[in-house]
Amino acid sequence: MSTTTSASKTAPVRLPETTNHNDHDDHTETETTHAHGGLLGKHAELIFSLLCGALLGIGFGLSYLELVPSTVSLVLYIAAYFFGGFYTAREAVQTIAKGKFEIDFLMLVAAAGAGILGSWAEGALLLFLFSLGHALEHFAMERAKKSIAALSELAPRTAFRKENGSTREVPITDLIPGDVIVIKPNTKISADGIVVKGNSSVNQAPITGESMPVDKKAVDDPEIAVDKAASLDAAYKVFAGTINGNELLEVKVTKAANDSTLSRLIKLVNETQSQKSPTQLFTDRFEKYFVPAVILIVTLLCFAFLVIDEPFSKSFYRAMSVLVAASPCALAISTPSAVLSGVARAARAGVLIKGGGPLEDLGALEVLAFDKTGTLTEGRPKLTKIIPLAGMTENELLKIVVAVESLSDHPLAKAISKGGRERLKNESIPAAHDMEAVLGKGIKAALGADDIYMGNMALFKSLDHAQPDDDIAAQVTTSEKEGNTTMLVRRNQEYIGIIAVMDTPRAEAKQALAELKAAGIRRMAMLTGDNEEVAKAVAAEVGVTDVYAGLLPEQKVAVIQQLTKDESKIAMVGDGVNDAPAMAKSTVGIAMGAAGSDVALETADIALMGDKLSLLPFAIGLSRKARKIIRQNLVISLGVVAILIPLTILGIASIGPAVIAHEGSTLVVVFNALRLLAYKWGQK
Ligand SMILES: Nc1ncnc2c1ncn2[C@@H]1O[C@H](COP(=O)(O)OP(=O)(O)OP(=O)(O)O)[C@@H](O)[C@H]1O
Ligand SMILES: [Zn+2]
Repeated sequence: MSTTTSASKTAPVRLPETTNHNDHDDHTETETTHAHGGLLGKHAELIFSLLCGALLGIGFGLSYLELVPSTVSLVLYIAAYFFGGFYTAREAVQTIAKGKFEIDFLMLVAAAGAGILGSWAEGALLLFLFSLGHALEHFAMERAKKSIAALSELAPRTAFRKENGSTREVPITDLIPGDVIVIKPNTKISADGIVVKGNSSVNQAPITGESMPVDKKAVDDPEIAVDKAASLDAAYKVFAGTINGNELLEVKVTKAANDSTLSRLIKLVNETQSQKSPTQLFTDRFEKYFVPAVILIVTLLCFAFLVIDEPFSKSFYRAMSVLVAASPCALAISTPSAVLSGVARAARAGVLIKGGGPLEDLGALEVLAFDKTGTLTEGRPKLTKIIPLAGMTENELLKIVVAVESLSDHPLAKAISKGGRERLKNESIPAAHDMEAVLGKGIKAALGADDIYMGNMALFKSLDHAQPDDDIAAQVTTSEKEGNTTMLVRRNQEYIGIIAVMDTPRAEAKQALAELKAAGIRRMAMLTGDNEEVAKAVAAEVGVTDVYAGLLPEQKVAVIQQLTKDESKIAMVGDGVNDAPAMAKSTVGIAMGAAGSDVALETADIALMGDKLSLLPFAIGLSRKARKIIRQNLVISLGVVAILIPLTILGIASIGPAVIAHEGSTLVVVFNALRLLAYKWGQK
């Protein structure tokens, strides 16, 4: 059906149920479609509500001035009922189908009751106020959702694929890893991939929040295998949804459309909306007891005319007023609206928060733990020392080292083999094999008939024979004191060299940690597998308070458990590669999610997409603001209910004021939550 298709392109619009229509109600069906997606667009709900108000006003005016017979007013009121009750009835049908009775249903009962008792004008007023409140509420929530939905509109729908020398436009869903696509200047990139031709600067803001364009260049070998992407430098990779600069690029697709970083991001953000925060769990539990209690009271009040001297209609009205007053609508929406706005605001800055849980927790904690390599430091260490021993030459040593480290994906290994190759120029490097990583200690491999070991002192202490002599140990200690991550190389039983590398702290680390301290973060711990001397040097430079060095991955987990016990809530910030277990054990796991790092996106509760530590103070500030708004919302929604219930029971407030207070508090709560969308770092 064409109207439905056109509606589905404007994503945020709620579509009518098209699955269960029968032939005989074709008329209503067309009408629904028009009302929502077609003629009146997404404002249909508001327009219907205003129509209801207008009809009610005219009807009331005419009958008040006694200009027309009362049947005319009656017809106008009934029409007002239709427009005011249309969406309420539809929502009531949907919730009842799910086995739940909500306020929509109660409103209809009240309005129907009013009609039966002949108070049409009052019933129409009820429906008008109720539908107006809800239309505004939906409108406000839509604004928050739109910030998120905008993400999914980032990806282009087609791509220009190279096929036997020419290019053809294909839907992105047809792309498979290995395809080469052409990205025209100043257009959106349609898939995750490796640049194989051209260089350009790319605006990655849609994914990372970083507005400065990033330079991208082609890899040396255009035949590069797709699965090499994970180990490539970011300068060679592009992401779906980012925007190409002024040059033409050719990109080898590495991920299918529904698997791209962008689409996973969208999936995660959408999941967010179904994950409940601690406050939400509390309000849910509260409602579980509150709603049945209200129903009981209301039923009793319906029969109040039996006890006190009043007509049934009065008792019934009083009961309906209590129903409206006691419906916890504002309470139900108070937290979800804040979570939605907070998550949307964060996403726009390049911080992915997976749900209300982490959003609320982050603002409550005063202790942060950081991984060192790749989090506080660049994670791209440079070769600083090559000390051959046992009569080796520097080149002989380097060849062995590069041969062995080429087999490993560890950031240290990559740095060493890169630096080594640069020094060796074009000399050929032998092939090592049978590599074994010794977690947190080093690496072992075979080269020809020799066994090569490379790693820290702990590695060699764990081997029971041929410990390094005092002279070698002293050289290692000196190098470490200078801040070098230092490794020994052993061939069979003989120590043949010392290799050292140094990593530089991230440029923004010092500033970010200072801001965190100013924001009241008491303890900042550094957890690292590196040796203590190096750890202390980095800690002093960036402003970390507690240093835990020489840790194996499982010891990192133990430290986190200890800190969690001492502090009750703690966040662990890591690069998501080998810190995943520690991140999982902390209250909030935060990943430096260099766009595209799978582990970061999936294991962490929060990912800093731009890889920027400077987003951390922002995220904490936003989270605190969200907590504050949630608290305010709870007070407003519970407060209004608490005041209104006695007033309606005693008959002081009738149904009109009850509806106004009810809908008013719901709107106040939602608009209060929307303030989060405009949050700026530094705001209280
Ligand atoms: N491939 C390797 N080659 C040589 N030494 C290694 C290798 N892998 C690990 N090591 C040694 O083990 C130590 C600990 O490694 P681990 O991976 O646990 O932590 P890291 O990457 O140095 O630091 P962080 O824990 O901060 O991420 C390293 O500092 C290094 O001395
Ligand atoms: Zn409501």
